Amino acid sequence: MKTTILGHPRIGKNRELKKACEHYWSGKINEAELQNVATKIKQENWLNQQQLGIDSIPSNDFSFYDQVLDTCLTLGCIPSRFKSIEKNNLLNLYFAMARGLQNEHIDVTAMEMTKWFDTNYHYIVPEFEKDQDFSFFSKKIVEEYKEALGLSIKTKPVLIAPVTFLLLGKEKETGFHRLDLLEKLLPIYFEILEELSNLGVEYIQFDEPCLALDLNKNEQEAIQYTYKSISEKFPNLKIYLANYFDCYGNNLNIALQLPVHTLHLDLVRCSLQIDDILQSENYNSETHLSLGLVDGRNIWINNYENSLKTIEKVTAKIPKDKLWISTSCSLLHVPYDLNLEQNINPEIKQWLAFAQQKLEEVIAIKNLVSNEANDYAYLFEENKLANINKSKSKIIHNPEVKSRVANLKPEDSERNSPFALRQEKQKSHLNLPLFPTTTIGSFPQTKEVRSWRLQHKKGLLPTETYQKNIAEEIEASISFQEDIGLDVLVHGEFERNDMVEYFGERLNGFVFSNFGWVQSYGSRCVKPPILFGDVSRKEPLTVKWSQYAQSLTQLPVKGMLTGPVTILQWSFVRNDQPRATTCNQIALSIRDEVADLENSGIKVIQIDEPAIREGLPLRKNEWQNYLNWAVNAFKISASVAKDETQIHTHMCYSEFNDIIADIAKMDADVITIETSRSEMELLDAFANFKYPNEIGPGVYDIHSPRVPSISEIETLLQKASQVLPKEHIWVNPDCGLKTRHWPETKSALKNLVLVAKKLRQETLKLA
Ligand SMILES: CN1c2c(nc(N)[nH]c2=O)NC[C@@H]1CNc1ccc(C(=O)N[C@@H](CCC(=O)N[C@@H](CCC(=O)N[C@@H](CCC(=O)O)C(=O)O)C(=O)O)C(=O)O)cc1
Ligand SMILES: N[C@@H](CCS)C(=O)O
Ligand SMILES: [Zn+2]
Repeated sequence: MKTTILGHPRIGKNRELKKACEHYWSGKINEAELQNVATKIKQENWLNQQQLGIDSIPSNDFSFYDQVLDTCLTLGCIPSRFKSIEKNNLLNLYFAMARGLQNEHIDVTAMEMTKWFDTNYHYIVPEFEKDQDFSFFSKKIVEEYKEALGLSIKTKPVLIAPVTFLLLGKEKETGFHRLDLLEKLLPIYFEILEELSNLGVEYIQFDEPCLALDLNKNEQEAIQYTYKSISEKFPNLKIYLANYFDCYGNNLNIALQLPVHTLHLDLVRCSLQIDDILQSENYNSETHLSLGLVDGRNIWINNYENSLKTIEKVTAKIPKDKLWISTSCSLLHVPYDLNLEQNINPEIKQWLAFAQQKLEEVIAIKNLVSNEANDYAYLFEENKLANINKSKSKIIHNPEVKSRVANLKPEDSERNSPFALRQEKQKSHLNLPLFPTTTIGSFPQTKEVRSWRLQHKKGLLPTETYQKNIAEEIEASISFQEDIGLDVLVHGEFERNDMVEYFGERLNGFVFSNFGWVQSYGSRCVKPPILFGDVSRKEPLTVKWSQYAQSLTQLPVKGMLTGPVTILQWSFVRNDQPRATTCNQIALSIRDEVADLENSGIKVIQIDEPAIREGLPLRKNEWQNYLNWAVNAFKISASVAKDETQIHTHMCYSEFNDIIADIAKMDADVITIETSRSEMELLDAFANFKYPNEIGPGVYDIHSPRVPSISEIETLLQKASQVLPKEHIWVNPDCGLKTRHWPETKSALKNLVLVAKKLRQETLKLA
């Protein structure tokens, strides 16, 4: 029995890569210095795994920004707008593709970014043209293999597999399907494999998570064709095929017959598939199985008793030497090391495992199975005790919360009046112009703002000074918004570390790490709250700062809340009750906050739900059940509002086509969405559905430092006006502006307001 993992966190134990990348982008360090940081992280990861005794250690799981973008560079899949940068510097080309580039010589937009399956990780979307060419362009995979070899570690290179790579991308012109490109793409994979084989690579991990989706016949055939072609050309290369995040589902029989060395199973998300496999006549007894028993998506300790039972069941049919013990997916989605945490309640800490502990769990499971002398029995007992403690712990359960959820009634999820009536009342209550302008909530979280919070947290900045500083930021932001002529203002979220963490910190049922960072996109990280128990609100969460901001202006200031589904989705959630129940508990806390905001004079309240789409199960037959409880949880939070109070929601990085009916059921008065990177393509869903309520399609990409021109914004708004009723359109950026700096934010928002004013005038002239 061998051990492996599918990938390691790569941002650095202390987020060294994040800091180095940001310093490189701002010109504070050079490429060699950035490369040094990367080398150190990779080496630490490899050596740590080697020391722990992991048998097959992955390489090419490191990335400066994103593994799909890496694959684009590996395969020479570079959109033509970046070609002029290509020759100068590979790293700068790479970052330009990720972030866009604007200087006196060049102005190119970034590639699109979207959610990686059902995670809070974002990948860069490959762009394909009809006559797309590929080449073995970046040699990163080879270089990393050699780098590890230099440490005497023979790694298992990880590569996103051809079909998943194509399916993750997007056609940039009509007249072809991206899978048509497979014939052109495969020869490049052959070149890569040739070079790796020549270096003595034994195993290669092909990441093929599209196998967790409902694939059609064409897609399945593409998979069959791919592995047949590869195995014919490279009969001696051992392919470790990694599917994760769900079962193989309707792809199982195909997967079982693929000519691969190992099939990896995510036994956390799909524990039952092992039974199907053991009973299947399609299982080829030569195929090795990788048992993904250790959860790569959540931070609870493994249950060794259950894991050993599974292994026992498998070894009754399959010899041990054909088995791997592994993590369910890459450890990219969990923080580095629980040992860094000094402030977590020890009762809770004994239930937790971060990446380092998960590596130890993989080894422990192998030892428990393989060591006949039973030297590791103490690990088993320790683990059993911790799991028993957890199931019985008093700090988890609150009968009052449970009974409030149990007593929810259908009317608790409905506003008083239908939208048309509310819209009338809100019109006179708010008196907004045509094409009203707003922003999504956050303004730049400058170094100063973050350092005040840090100093305050460390006790080095008194609370009064911290609050005075925040109040001044709010004053400046309100006066800036008034000056440029925005219509619905925001306070700016300066007091918040993160839109989920901030709420979790103020609710019962959550606990926090200090160093539990997980990569969200590029250099941006989040520290997901750990939701371990019943959730309730101790006191108002946001009223003070919203009320303060409103006191500074006659214009409406939006109350700004994170919705229940998003808090659930972006936390590490307890696994001892259905997610729907946990979500309703959060929804009731947010509902109380809506009522308090309204009572304090706030007329517009935004309940952000950017994660609603990402929470969709990967398999379609489970969608409706999820959508029913998720939409209902949002409605529980929102529907306490009076008709006059305008409820906004916001979503970003989502495809809406297939869930538009359920988004409409949320019945928010206004929805703001991210649409600019896709050039308003995402708006089609709303237009085709004839979405009944108001919509703010994002008119500029907030993840790129470039300032959108007036004409760019105008073009996008013209596009929106062609498909939506003008009276329903709001003008806003794609998402919050916390990652931006003030100069570009100011220029961009000024342009945005100018365009809205221009469109208003033109519409009036026409009328
Ligand atoms: C909207 N998005 C979000 C997602 N998930 C969330 N949980 N939150 C989101 O906002 N998913 C989808 C998108 C992803 N987008 C983003 C956008 C921006 C960030 C981001 O800016 N992350 C920050 C960390 C934010 C934070 O928690 N800051 C804290 C701590 C600050 C810190 O790092 N302190 C340093 C010391 C700093 C110093 O100056 O010395 C330290 O502790 O070492 C705070 O502000 O208090 C990031 O920097 O990556 C994430 C996702
Ligand atoms: N209100 C949040 C939403 C982000 S999705 C923000 O503006 O940052
Ligand atoms: Zn957003």
